Amino acid sequence: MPLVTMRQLLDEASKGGYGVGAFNVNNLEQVQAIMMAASETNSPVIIQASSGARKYANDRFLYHLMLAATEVYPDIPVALHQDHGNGPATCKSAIDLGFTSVMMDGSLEEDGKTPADFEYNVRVTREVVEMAHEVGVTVEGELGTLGGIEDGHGSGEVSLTDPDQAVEFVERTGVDALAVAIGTSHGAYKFTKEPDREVLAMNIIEEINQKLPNTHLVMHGSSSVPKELVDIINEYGGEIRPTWGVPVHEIQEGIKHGVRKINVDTDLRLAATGAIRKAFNEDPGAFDPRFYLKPAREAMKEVVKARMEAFGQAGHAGDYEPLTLEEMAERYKKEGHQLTTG
Ligand SMILES: O=C(CO)COP(=O)(O)O
Ligand SMILES: O=C[C@H](O)COP(=O)(O)O
Ligand SMILES: [Zn+2]
Ligand SMILES: [Zn+2]
Repeated sequence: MPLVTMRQLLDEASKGGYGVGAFNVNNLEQVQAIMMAASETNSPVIIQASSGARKYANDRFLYHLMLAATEVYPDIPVALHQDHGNGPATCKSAIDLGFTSVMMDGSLEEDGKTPADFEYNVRVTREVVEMAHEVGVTVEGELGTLGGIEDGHGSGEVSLTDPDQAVEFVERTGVDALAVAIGTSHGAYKFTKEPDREVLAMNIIEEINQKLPNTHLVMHGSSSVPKELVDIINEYGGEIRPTWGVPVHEIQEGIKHGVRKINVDTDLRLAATGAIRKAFNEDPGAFDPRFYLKPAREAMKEVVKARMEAFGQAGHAGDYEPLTLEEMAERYKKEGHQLTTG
């Protein structure tokens, strides 16, 4: 099966009432781990590459790894997504390369750090929607900035997504999916204790979903940072401070309210690091990379499988035939940017 568009994958998730994990990759073992997990659970899946990943691996390597994934696992629908595109040029280069979905993150300026104003965000996101939908590619936008209420992450300014502004943003840009800021942040250090409703604003998701029932919502910074994985790292010489991530049951609550894409990167990093530390601890004389990359791949696969089961995507790989990019482009042309969600 060729790469599918994220729009179709998320429309199907919406019909089925489940969420789809979007896992970040930088190398072969991560792509393999995710595909093995998808195959073992019969799950459709989103694989995403950040600009940093594209630079690290050279994006042609990543793209061809993804094509290999579709050849080796012909029954698994896979969308290839640009994570946190920092400007229209980055999104365009991803589209030209063959990505079937892009995120234009106009919540931040092109430096990827400075919070941007609303009009800038609308302008760059709209530009990407025009160019992407023309060729059938899906677009995710972001409104509000990631970062904790607890720690004033990033610039120190906390800006959770305003539901009314989200309606205006979606109407003016035509995005397929919207990343919302509800108090999560990237990385391992999200919360200093189990998050309650004071720091994880799940109510915003419910409100946005009521106002925008046809827009797929995206949760970034959604690693759960399981204590078992942190403990393995620390047991074998690592130094990860006590920390909490986003509990899986909160994500499941989000899925009941329109969350269709759940971004997970850190949990795979933790799993791989723990497995590698453990392997070296058990045989300090080993030096064949396969000796430590194989358990790392296995540990990542287990985390991904657990998320696929929990998000509900497991079992849904065979539900539909993929639409081509041309067919999707045709739909946007006929129906306008805002497609109805089946
Ligand atoms: O949001 C993410 C990628 O865009 C990943 O979030 P985590 O750091 O919580 O895994
Ligand atoms: O956006 C955050 C993802 O975890 C990707 O991280 P990265 O930019 O270090 O590749
Ligand atoms: Zn962002
Ligand atoms: Zn993110």
